[in-house]
Amino acid sequence: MKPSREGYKPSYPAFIVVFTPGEFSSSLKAQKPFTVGEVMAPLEGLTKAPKAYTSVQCGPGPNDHIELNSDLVYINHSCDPNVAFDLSSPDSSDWHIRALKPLEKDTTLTYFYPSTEWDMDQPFKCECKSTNCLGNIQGAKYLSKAELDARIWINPWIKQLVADRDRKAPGS
Ligand SMILES: C[S@@+](CC[C@H](N)C(=O)[O-])C[C@H]1O[C@@H](n2cnc3c(N)ncnc32)[C@H](O)[C@@H]1O
Repeated sequence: MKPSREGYKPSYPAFIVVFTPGEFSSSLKAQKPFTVGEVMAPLEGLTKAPKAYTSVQCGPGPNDHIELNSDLVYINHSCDPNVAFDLSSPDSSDWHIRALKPLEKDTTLTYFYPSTEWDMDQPFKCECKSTNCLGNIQGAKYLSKAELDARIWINPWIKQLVADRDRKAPGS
């Protein structure tokens, strides 16, 4: 579920949704600056949910998906992201988003979807326009270890799933 434009009330004072015509064209902007490594927001109000284009994977299993139930669902993917979704702690109250770069006010927030997602419900042709854009984004399952290692932050279950895949089918 996504917060809608009608009666919109920001979930976090530090962020604002930019509603844009088109089903998947909206985005989330910072309302204040952040420093590198700063925790920008805790992930609160999460619910377990089936995999969907709005869900975030939180572990290696088929049922390890949560809905954010907040404006954070509007953070788009970039192959050169400025935000990390860190769900690495065994204690879910420590899960958070963190700045990967210095962020000015009004910066559009992005994260690298394969840093959480193994095999995505809704693949798409990436429009991030970064120099290291990977093209089709379908999840980490479809990327090489080198492509994942080139990113600043990847959650531990994705690293483990890649290691398991490459051990079973070396060189493929
Ligand atoms: C959770 S939504 C993110 C918010 C979305 N932009 C919206 O307005 O609902 C994920 C979807 O946004 C779109 N999206 C996110 N990042 C994108 C990107 N870099 N290039 C193209 N589409 C993107 C895709 O349709 C994707 O399935």
